[in-house]
Amino acid sequence: MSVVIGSVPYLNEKPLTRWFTHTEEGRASGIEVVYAVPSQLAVMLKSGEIAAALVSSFEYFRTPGYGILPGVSISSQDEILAVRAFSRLPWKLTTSVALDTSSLTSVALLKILLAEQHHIYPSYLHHAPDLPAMLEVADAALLIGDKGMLANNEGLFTLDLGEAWRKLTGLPFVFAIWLGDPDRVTPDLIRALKTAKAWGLTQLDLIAEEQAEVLNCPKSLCLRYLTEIMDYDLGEDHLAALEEFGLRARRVGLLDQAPAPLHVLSSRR
Ligand SMILES: C=C(O[C@@H]1C=C(C(=O)O)C=C[C@H]1O)C(=O)O
Repeated sequence: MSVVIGSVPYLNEKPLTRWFTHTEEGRASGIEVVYAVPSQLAVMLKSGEIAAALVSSFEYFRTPGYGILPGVSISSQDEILAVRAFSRLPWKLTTSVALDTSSLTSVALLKILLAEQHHIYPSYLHHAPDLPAMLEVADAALLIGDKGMLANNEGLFTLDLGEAWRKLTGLPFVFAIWLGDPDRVTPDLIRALKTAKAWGLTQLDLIAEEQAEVLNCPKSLCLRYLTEIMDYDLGEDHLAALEEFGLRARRVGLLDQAPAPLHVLSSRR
């Protein structure tokens, strides 16, 4: 029987799941990947429709009981390029922000950054990711994924959330991790995801070429994003960053309880 897992429909995840469709071993793994925006993946994971998902890291703190699959993430060491907030006004004068309905993590991260770095508490509303439409109903807008990377920010004050987090904390930022019900995540699945990542990282040039065509953007931009911006690891500093994210989310009132300790699953069960 095949295992169904979910991932995001963005350029950044391509190196992590391409193995399942583009290699014989991957196709024979019995693992099928379905795609949905992060907020939708969180719903699918919670309902049990999928066994694991490469989903917003914030979901780990929001919904108790998940395990973190080791070794893989979507992170940045500094600038993230795709997760950006755009304001028509200087940040200190910004009073309303439209948030991309696809996102959970970056929504929380932006609220932390505006409170703790810019000391502003604007009103927030949720909106489909469409920059001009968002800026018609709010002073500022948050976008993630390919739309965030490709948005035209001419004349707008732009905040790169990865860069801002690095400035605030000195840490990398973990946007997405593989989460799953510990009872349904098998060592085989963990191993397959690590294999997929290792293989995917050998395909970056090809992925950049293909996706530049799909996204109608320069290949050099896709390649820079995949090779210089994206950090796919989940090491000690990433886990420390996740803990810090949970603590700050709690501090600014985004969590009802203290963040759960990180439960990283082992591939050796
Ligand atoms: C860096 C990114 O990470 C994403 C951001 C997420 C979020 O904000 O909830 C979730 C998954 C990742 O795809 C991005 O897609 O731009």
